[in-house]
Amino acid sequence: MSALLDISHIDMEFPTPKGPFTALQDVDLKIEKGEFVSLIGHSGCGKSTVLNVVAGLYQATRGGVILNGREVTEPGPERAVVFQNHSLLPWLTAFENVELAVKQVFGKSRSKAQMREWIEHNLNLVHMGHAMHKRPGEISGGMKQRVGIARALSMQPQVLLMDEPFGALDALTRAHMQDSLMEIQAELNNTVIMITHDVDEAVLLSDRIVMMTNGPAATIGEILNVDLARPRERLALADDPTYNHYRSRVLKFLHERHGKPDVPVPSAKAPEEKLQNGTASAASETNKAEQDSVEHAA
Ligand SMILES: Nc1ncnc2c1ncn2[C@@H]1O[C@H](COP(=O)(O)OP(=O)(O)OP(=O)(O)O)[C@@H](O)[C@H]1O
Repeated sequence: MSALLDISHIDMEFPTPKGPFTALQDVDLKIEKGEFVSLIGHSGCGKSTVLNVVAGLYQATRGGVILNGREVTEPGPERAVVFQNHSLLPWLTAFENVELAVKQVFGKSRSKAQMREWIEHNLNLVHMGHAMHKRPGEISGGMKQRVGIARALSMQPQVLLMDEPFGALDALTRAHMQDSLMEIQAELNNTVIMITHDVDEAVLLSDRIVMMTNGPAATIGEILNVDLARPRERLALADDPTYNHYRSRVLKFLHERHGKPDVPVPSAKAPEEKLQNGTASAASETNKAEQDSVEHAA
């Protein structure tokens, strides 16, 4: 069976005043329907570039992206994007922001009443039913991000693309959002690619973690299969050796194999503390990690 999404040997070169800059080289990744895949790597390595190529915002210099047997050449509603800074229209209510997307996708096939019901359903899914008639200026950052996710989900995309969706949120809100996303994922079985800098977030949410090497000419260094049963519960996982093995693998990759020497290394905290905060990014921890669940990129 062929993968739902085939990111096939993509190179990305940007023209710059000093000549072409090779951001990506031979990024090759197949994603199955219903998979949750995280992209992690140092700042500037090319994660957003990969996502933008899949979104159809950039055209790869070499290679290409096939979704459900069709080549991606431009943006489309079957690939909904959620950005770090919620991109809601400030003069529209939460309901109206979602309505825009719903009309774009279902305007011709569903009645007004069906669309209203669908918009409400998606806002309820992200626990925003109570504030659906508020404008972005009247709700918190976390609530705005929920509306952005509701808008993306309401398009019933084949792939949900998330570029650090929780990066701008405080630790507690971020943890709530991660839990909500896992609940939604359990219900809808979306195919998701999420960029994150947060190692705990990656392990908690993902089926696979794609670790990218530093640029220029960044590529996939390793892919970690996260074989933890779902539903996943953050506090229980804090003491789970398998969970800690996975997070050590990612930290090891970021710090030992592909870390930039000038990246400051945060002090190590206890895993539970990081989990409760929902915010452990690359820390200085290393561990005796086995190789079994790691695929090395060819
Ligand atoms: N339009 C562009 N023109 C020239 N260079 C670009 C362009 N877009 C990205 N780049 C370069 O490509 C590299 C990868 O950028 P990208 O934004 O994909 O990295 P990232 O891993 O998402 O970074 P971060 O984690 O900081 O968001 C960087 O060196 C960046 O400067």
